[in-house]
Amino acid sequence: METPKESHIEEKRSRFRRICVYCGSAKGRKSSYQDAAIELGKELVERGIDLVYGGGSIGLMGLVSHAVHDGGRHVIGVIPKSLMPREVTGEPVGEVKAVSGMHERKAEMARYADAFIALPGGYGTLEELLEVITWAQLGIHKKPVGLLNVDGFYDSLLSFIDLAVNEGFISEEARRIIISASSAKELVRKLEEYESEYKINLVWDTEPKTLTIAQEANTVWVTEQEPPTITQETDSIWEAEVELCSNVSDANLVWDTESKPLSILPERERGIAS
Ligand SMILES: C/C(=C\CNc1ncnc2c1ncn2[C@@H]1O[C@H](COP(=O)(O)O)[C@@H](O)[C@H]1O)CO
Repeated sequence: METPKESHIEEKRSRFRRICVYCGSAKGRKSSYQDAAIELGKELVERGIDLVYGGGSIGLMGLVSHAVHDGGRHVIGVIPKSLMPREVTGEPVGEVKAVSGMHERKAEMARYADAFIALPGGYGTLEELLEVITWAQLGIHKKPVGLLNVDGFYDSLLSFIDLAVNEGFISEEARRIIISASSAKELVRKLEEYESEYKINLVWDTEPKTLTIAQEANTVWVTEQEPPTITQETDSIWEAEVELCSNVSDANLVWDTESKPLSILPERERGIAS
């Protein structure tokens, strides 16, 4: 028979494998911002969710990444080579992925994640947040986007967005992309329940590209004739050069390996059955 403790654990299991957190490279003036970063890290650990973030150990980025790493979950930091010197971003924890610049970094962070959360931050955080909201609006992804509105930090941004809705620049449907809450627990719970309203299934990348393959499921649909070659392998991720199909019936290859279970993460973005 199930004990109350077991049912509690069951309740906490997440639909997300990894969440991308955007947050300040500074700690902010109020201790509540720092507390919220640690609380979010602990909430991810409690739900068995790994972290992807901008790398480094400075500001709120350091607090959230240490909380997740110390709790025993996997942390991926995606850092442009120019920000890699320790004196710029501090000593990162977990796995570090070096990229060539800020554009590649944002694309990589988004690719690894199943959902996004923004803690308080500055220009960098706002830019990252608004980009994934825009990508959701365009149907590039269907992943939930959450705003951790610590102590009303984002109230004025949300008011401005509501103004843009009233003035006819943002649709009501697009406004609902943003999920906000004042605590990590409530926010993650809301993200778990989120269903994208967007029906657009545009295929944005037609060129073959490197895709992240996670050890989750055991079927991959690709246009290749042969199984893709693994180009890189880390503790948690394989990468391979493949061209995705937007439809299972277009696939030349259904790659089903028992010894190395694989699935391509962007499949959900492209409406490929899983
Ligand atoms: C150049 C200096 C600091 C930059 N350090 C950063 N290290 C890692 N990641 C960063 C850094 N600056 C911006 N980011 C990314 O943007 C977000 C934080 O930016 P914000 O402006 O502080 O909100 C964060 O999510 C990172 O992905 C020395 O001044």
